[in-house]
Amino acid sequence: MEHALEIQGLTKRFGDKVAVDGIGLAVPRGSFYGLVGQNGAGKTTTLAMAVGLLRPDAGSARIFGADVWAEPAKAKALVGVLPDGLAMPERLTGREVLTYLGLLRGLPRDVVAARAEELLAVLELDDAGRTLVIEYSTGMRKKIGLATALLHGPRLLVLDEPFEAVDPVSAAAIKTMLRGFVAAGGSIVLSSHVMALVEQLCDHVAVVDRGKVVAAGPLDEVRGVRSLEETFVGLVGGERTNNLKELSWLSR
Ligand SMILES: Nc1ncnc2c1ncn2[C@@H]1O[C@H](COP(=O)(O)OP(=O)(O)OP(=O)(O)O)[C@@H](O)[C@H]1O
Repeated sequence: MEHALEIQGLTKRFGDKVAVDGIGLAVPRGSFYGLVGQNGAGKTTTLAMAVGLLRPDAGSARIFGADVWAEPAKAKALVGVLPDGLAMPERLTGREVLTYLGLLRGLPRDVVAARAEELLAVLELDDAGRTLVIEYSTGMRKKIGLATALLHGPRLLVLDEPFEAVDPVSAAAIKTMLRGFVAAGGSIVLSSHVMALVEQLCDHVAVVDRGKVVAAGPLDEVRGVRSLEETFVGLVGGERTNNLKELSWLSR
């Protein structure tokens, strides 16, 4: 049976810098998959290549068997994406953004209107539906981005740092929604720096370090008897933990 997302040998260089170095991942259908790694490890670049937003130097990505580069229309119909630094039409309201993108996706106008209403309510963006995106806070931008990812009813969600800058009440609503999505048969890949969040939500995890996957699989197998945070620090190195000594001028 094909995977929700399968990537093989993905590689990306920026000048001399190898940002992603032959990453492979297999995301089982129905799984909630967490991608963790330090700043600059290559998570955003990997996810952008996996969904067809950034062309890899080498490697391939398939969404439910559809090659992201050879069959983009087929692959992209199956996936909802919350990219890093999503560019939005700033002079539209939240509801107008959803309407515009829903119609671009080919959804009937009444379906778009009904779904937009539901998404704005679930994400507690009711007022924001009438507010221009340019006036949104960072967290509100994340939430409207999530709504655009969900609008066409994808089978796979790929979310880059979906909880960054989101308040705890909204985060709880989003978690419930994402859990419901997986319970209903959907698959999710998300990246995060927050180990506790990944442990709470995900059943699979991959640890990325310097452009490579250093551990991947079911959460319980990757972390063993330790917490994910301990496992993570053990895998990617935590040697500079006592650097206050180096910043002696900060001592009182
Ligand atoms: N457009 C770009 N041009 C040059 N270098 C880039 C570009 N995008 C990413 N990089 C570099 O590639 C590496 C991986 O970056 P990436 O954003 O994928 O990491 P990340 O794991 O998502 O980091 P973070 O957790 O901080 O978001 C970094 O060294 C980054 O500086």
